[in-house]
Amino acid sequence: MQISNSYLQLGDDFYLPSTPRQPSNPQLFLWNQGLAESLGVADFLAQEQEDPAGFFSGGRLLPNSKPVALAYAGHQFGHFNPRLGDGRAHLLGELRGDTDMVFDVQLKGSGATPFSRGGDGLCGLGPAVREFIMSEAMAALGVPTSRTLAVVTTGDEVYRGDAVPGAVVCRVAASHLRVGTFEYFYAQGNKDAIERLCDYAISRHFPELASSEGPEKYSGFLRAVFSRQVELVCEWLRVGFVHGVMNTDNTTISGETIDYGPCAMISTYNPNTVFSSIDAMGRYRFGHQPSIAHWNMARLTECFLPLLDQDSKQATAIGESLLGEFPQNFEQRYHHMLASKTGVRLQGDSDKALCEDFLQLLRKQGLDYTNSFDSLTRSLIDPQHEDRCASQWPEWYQAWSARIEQQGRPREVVAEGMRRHNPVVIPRNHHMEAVIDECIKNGSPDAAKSWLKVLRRPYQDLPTTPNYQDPPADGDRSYQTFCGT
Ligand SMILES: Nc1ncnc2c1ncn2[C@@H]1O[C@H](COP(=O)(O)OP(=O)(O)OP(=O)(O)O)[C@@H](O)[C@H]1O
Ligand SMILES: [Mg+2]
Repeated sequence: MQISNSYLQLGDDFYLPSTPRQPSNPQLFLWNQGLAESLGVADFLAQEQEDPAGFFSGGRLLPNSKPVALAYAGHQFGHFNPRLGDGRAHLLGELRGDTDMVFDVQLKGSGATPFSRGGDGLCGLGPAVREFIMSEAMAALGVPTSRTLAVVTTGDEVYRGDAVPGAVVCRVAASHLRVGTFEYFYAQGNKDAIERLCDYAISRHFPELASSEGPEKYSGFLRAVFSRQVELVCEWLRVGFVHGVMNTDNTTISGETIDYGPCAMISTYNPNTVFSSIDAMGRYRFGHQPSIAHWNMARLTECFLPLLDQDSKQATAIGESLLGEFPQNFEQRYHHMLASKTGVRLQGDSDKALCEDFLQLLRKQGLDYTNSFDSLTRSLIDPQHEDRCASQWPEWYQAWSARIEQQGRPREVVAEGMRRHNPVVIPRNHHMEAVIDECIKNGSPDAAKSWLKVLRRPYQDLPTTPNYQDPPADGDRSYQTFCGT
């Protein structure tokens, strides 16, 4: 295990040195052994006979770590803030994983930094447990995401209305480059920094662009970032994830999900679903996420206008044309995803319509998204589910069965294919709240660990899976999530 600090070479405009806060009594709460092994952290700890709690709470520094808080700006709910930055996070450095990819290792909740703007720099145990469970569930679902290596309780209290136990999350991500990182320099008119940042992003995420130059490099870069966002949002829609705070400072260049603050899962299918208490206008509602990703990509494109062409009119035309590809690319990828969930091969518009009709039925009947697709998948190989689906959706199910038959693949094969896109279990909101409450009340991670066993196999029926499949009694109508906790 060798920590590197490549980000620091970008120059001191990009970050501010900041030392994590000393916790009074760091205790390991949750630990991701698989991730620790893949990063060489497990071997390091075994060799040194060290406990992870000190290193992953900020109490002690890993060898060669030079902690910094990263500078970034961001559009929050549409309004630009030129200076946000890591107000409660410390980048410890980078580690090379067993697949040779390089990952950032960052602490969150590790104390105030020069970017804290009056905030306390801390994190409560509840949100830390949420970040661990959600990110690990998303990774197991196959959704691009930052990971969580550890949650360490600090032994200190954090004030969030009441006193709550404090914790530090250790996050591992392909990088922490955000759209807001580019916006930070664009707002300062620092074209040179944007060029350097772009080269750095290419070296970490898009090495295939390394040999391109000039405007071609920049349009290639934008296309590559757009494509990752298209993929990411399609994956969110596939599993029913609502990010909740898709500000440009929470939008990564790598295309990974980051910041599990006010996120939630839909139960009843409704594109207008919004859970975040501060999202009064529903800007970040479930079905609006593709448009917001597009809007965020427009903010990124703006930062590149001076680099796309010297003539500003020409540059705007190039930017608009690149952005114009986004909705079409999204539609195409989305229909493909929906068809995979529905088991249909897309051979024409009538296949698209068949898949969309199913969503309309779920909406009209107020049905659970995950369980309905699960039942549809099972109906191909289980007569009980077949009867249930046939009576729930008489006309549609007949049309669908006929189409599946017509497309000529054996039912078992179609069911297997659908299963890869339809989880049997997701991190449902009511279970999340119950598990977090239990962890805090008992001062024990056991409830989280039992749930994680199931969430790490979201496409399989384990003996304890049924404990977590029930939709919320009220369809989550009164469920609310909160930011900045
Ligand atoms: N308790 C806090 N103290 C200081 N700064 C904070 C605190 N909570 C949030 N911030 C800062 O406010 C901004 C927006 O917060 P947001 O909730 O999006 O991020 P976050 O959850 O802290 O971190 P990340 O995006 O890295 O997951 C960020 O600059 C963040 O560092
Ligand atoms: Mg954030």
